[in-house]
Amino acid sequence: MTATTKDQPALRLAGVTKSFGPIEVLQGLNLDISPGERHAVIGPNGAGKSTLFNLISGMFEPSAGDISLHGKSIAGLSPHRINRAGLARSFQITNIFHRLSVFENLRIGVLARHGVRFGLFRPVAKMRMVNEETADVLARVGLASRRDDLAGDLSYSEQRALEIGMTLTTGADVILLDEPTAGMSREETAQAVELIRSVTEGKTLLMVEHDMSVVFSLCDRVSVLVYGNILATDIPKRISENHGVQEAYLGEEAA
Ligand SMILES: Nc1ncnc2c1ncn2[C@@H]1O[C@H](COP(=O)(O)OP(=O)(O)OP(=O)(O)O)[C@@H](O)[C@H]1O
Repeated sequence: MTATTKDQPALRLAGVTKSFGPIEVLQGLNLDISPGERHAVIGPNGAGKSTLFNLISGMFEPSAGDISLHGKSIAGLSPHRINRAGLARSFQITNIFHRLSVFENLRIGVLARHGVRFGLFRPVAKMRMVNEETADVLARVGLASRRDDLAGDLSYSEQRALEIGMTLTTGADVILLDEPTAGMSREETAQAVELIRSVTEGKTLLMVEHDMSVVFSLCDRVSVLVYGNILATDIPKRISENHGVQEAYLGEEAA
């Protein structure tokens, strides 16, 4: 008998390899992330973090190995199908519609989730539900007071909050965040950490994050990616004490 999806890791990498021509950028990664876990991937520039996120979210296809979501293979599926399967990714590069309002940006995701087309006539009851769900996400990411402002007029950290909100509108339970606090002040970072903690409650989070204080305060476990290999996976405290990691990465960061 096969195990039920509840017993499966939320996300599993099994021998995931990616080559660009002769260069093997990811070299057979194995990693299980449990449902509800918050997991960080850290590593020096060029280690393969973006490539890994591109594989998981369907932008690239693995050269070998498998990626599964709740026990079902998603390797090689389109980003859209992976999203429908329950995984959403927020990008390092801002991915919002600057000339739409904050509310409209969020509503696009909710509409897409419910399969409502952008036609002239929409069922009233369905639109009410869409608007209520949108308002819920708006409040959860702390942007209720900015509801009708253009997304392009938001501050940088508010735009990042909006992007996180857009991942929530899809209803995904596995969220990928790419450097969510990059470019933020210390105060903005602290707010972003609290926001991420609250909106990912009960969900599975995989994030690329360079700021170790963010990793320490938010993540259950950390994987260190160096030259396309996972050097170590452990709780943040043990990662920071790991001599191999310090030499390969943390030492370099501190230098
Ligand atoms: N489309 C591509 N074609 C060829 N090589 C690529 C491609 N994408 C990435 N690479 C190479 O793969 C390696 C890993 O790159 P990747 O961007 O995944 O690293 P990273 O850990 O995200 O780095 P950074 O922190 O600088 O964003 C690099 O050597 C990069 O040059």
